[in-house]
Order: sequence, then structure tokens, then C-alpha cells
Amino acid sequence: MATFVIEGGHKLSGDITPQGAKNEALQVICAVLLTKDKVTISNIPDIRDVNKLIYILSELGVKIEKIKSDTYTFQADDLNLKYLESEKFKQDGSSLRGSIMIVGPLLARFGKGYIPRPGGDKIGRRRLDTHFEGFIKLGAKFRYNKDEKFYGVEADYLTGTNMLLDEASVTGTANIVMAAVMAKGITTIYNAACEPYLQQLCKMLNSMGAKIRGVGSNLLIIEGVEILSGCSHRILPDMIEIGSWIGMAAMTKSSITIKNVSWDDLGLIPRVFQKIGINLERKGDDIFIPEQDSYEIQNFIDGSILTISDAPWPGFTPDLLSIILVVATQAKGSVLIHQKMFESRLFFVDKLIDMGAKVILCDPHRATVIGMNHESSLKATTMTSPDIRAGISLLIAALSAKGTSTIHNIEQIDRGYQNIDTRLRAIGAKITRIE
Ligand SMILES: CC(=O)N[C@H]1[C@@H](OP(=O)(O)OP(=O)(O)OC[C@H]2O[C@@H](n3ccc(=O)[nH]c3=O)[C@H](O)[C@@H]2O)O[C@H](CO)[C@@H](O)[C@@H]1O
Ligand SMILES: C=C(OP(=O)(O)O)C(=O)O
Repeated sequence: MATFVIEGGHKLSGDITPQGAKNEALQVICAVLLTKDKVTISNIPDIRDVNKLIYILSELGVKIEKIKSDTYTFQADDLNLKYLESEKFKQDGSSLRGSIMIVGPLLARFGKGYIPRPGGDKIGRRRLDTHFEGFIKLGAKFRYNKDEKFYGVEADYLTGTNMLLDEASVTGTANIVMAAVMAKGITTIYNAACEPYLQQLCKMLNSMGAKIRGVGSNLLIIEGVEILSGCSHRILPDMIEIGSWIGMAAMTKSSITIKNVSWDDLGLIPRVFQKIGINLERKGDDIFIPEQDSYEIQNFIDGSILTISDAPWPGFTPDLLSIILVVATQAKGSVLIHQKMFESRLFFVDKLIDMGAKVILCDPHRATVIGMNHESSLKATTMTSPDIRAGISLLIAALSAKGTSTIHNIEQIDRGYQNIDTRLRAIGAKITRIE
């Protein structure tokens, strides 16, 4: 277990360029399995989860070449499908959430897809019903080995159909889309997730020869095609990382510029930070955050306390609520944070309370934050990162705190943030990694 040691209280300044998006990378890297041709993907973040997925594809026989620090070519022309039934795959596949998205493309192209129960953050129940209900609707047979927690789907061929998803699952929609692009006939997917990363996946698939309409909406219409070919694809900047940098700037009273954010793909994110009082300026495609000694949470129009909650896109992403929560601890005013989508994502507030933050955990889904308006600093402490976004939130708290904090289990942060310590040092943070 590696550790960060952070001396808090230093201002940050300068420019930061966001990494490519983790959650888009996990989708589009799985899509390379849909063709025997070469696919080039750029702006791939160098983070643990993505590197693990690339490793799984290489074990599966995909020819992978790193042609630049952030650019790879993939060619799935001669796969070793036996790997899918090996003990090794059971271990490799269970170590991250994104690996579930190899099932749809494998089912579409080879008539079978297997996966151990995938890992990812321990932030509540993370069911896979939407994925498998979709595959079954397309004509696949489903089996689940309860003892080994191993899922499988098989089909001689898939047939297009109409489906209404039980929930707008992000990875579920991506998986079903990748299965449906080569099904016979037309598939309609209603209540589809529609966040920018899914739009990117659909655009990539269309550039490979798929016929997907309704991209960006919650009704996707997919006309099956026989074969897909290669393409080049560039991953968007990571909106969750962008939100994390905004939070860091506010909590450390710093001025930074976040470069090339693809503003039009950020949805409600800038507005939600503005609601808790943070000034953001759009400069071309950059976000400029001026230094602010104080930021004040807005009330609702009727004067009642602001609630910030998550919802499927275009609602506010659940992955930024932990960051909003930590930033609110030093705002002026109060806010109710309502994490509707995950059950166990707010428990990390115990650590913030230890540091002196005024937070009431009302129940597993809701926390009330009474901001301290920087009148007293958080106190440094020793903590362990429970999940990726709580981890970065604790890091933000530590950067603003008085004294030296220690965060253990930073592998959780490394799952989604590329060289975070090096990049933070470059803009003035005092942070050391101890392996
Ligand atoms: C690898 C990857 O891309 N991970 C992301 C993906 O996970 P993932 O695709 O696993 O998440 P899902 O979209 O399936 O669901 C996330 C949670 O929200 C609940 N839910 C979902 C849809 C809905 O309409 N109502 C509802 O309550 C689910 O029951 C679940 O608890 O999307 C999540 C939701 O944006 C993000 O937190 C994860 O970072
Ligand atoms: C929950 C997240 O990731 P994963 O779905 O990979 O666990 C996240 O990125 O915040």
C-alpha cells in the first residue's frame, strides 16, 4: 500500500491540462474487440484501471502497440478466447469495473462472452442486471455460476429488438450497444444512458461502420451491420478530473487555469460549482478559476437550503458529489448533499469530521454540510482512501489543512488520476509519494 504525505496550506498556481477520460477510455478500448482491423486511440490516460484493461486485452490476444505516450493501436485479429475460461482471467477481470464491457463486443463477434463479477469502487451494490437483461433480449442464453461469481452469455447470433432498460446504466448501455451493432435487424434502446462518453463510443462505432441514431438522447436506434472496420478515435478530457481541479483551487484559495476542457461536454458541472459560490470563467475552451478568499453557497429562490444531488446524465454526475461535499466544508453557508445513486459513498465524511469539518451524516445517502467560510482550517490527520473519489476528496482536504496529513491506500486514487502527485507539485503543492 503506497502513501501520500501532504503538507497543507500552500497555494497552487498555473495551468493544468486534464487527462483523457477514464470512463470513456474503458468503453472505447473494449470496442476494439468488434473488428479484426487496427484501431488507433489517442488521449488514453495512464492510470491503473485503464492499464489493467489494456493488460486483459493483451492476454486475450489483442495486438497492442504504444505509438505515443497517450496513443495506442489495437488489433483484435487473432484472439485467444480460451483465456476467458482460465483462472487467470477470473482474477484479472474481477479487479476493475470497466472489464464488464468486454462481454458485449465478444458476444457480438464470437457468440460468447464471460466475465467474473467485476471490481471497481466499493460504493454500494453494483448490480449487472441491466447488462444481462439486454443481452438476453437480443437472444443470448445467460448463465451465472454463483459459487465462482462468474457470468456468461452465449448465442449463435443476436437479433435486433426493442428494449426499455430498467435503469439508465452507463456501462450497461455501452455493453448492450456494442452487442447490438452487429445484431440482425434493428434494436431500439430506450432509457439509454446518454452521457458524453457514451456519445463518444457511439460516434466511434459509427466511424467503424455501425449505424446508430439518436446519439446523445435516451432513445438509441441501431441498425445491425455485418462487419465493422478500423478507425481512429480521440478520448475527451476527463470531466471528473476537471471537477477535482476546480475543487482543489477553491479549497486552497488558488488561481488556476484548466486547459482545453471541452466545455460543451461538461453539462451541469460548472453550474453546480457556481452554486456553491465558486467563480469560474470560460476563456475559449479553458476554465479560469480566480483566487477567492471566500465563496458563498446560494440558497434556492425561496430561501431554502440548497440541495445538490446526482442523477443520470444530463443530471449531475455522482462521481463529483464527494468533491462538492469537501469543497462545501469551507464555503459560507450550508448545503444538503444527496447521493441518490450509490449507497455507501458518503461514509468517508467521518474523516472530514475528524479534521474539524462540520458535517452531519443524516443517513447513508445524505449529508448536511455547514461551511466554515475558511474561518478555521481543517486539521491535518492520517487517513486511508476508501474509494477513488473519496480518496481525491481527502487529498483536497489535506491540501487545504493546517499541518502534514498522510493518506494510505493511494492506489485507489491512482485508479483514476494520472501522476497526480507530480502534476500537483508542478503547480505548487507539497506532496510526497512513499511506495
Ligand atoms: C467504469 C464506469 O464508467 N463507471 C461509471 C459508471 O458506472 P456503472 O455503469 O457501473 O454505473 P451505473 O450507471 O450502472 O449505475 C450507477 C448507480 O446508479 C444507480 N442508478 C443508475 C441509473 C439510474 O437510472 N438510476 C440509478 O439509481 C445504479 O443502481 C447504481 O447504483 O457510471 C456511474 C454512474 O454515472 C459512475 O459512477 C461510474 O464512475
Ligand atoms: C465509481 C467510479 O469508478 P468505477 O465505476 O470504475 O468503480 C468512479 O470513477 O468514480
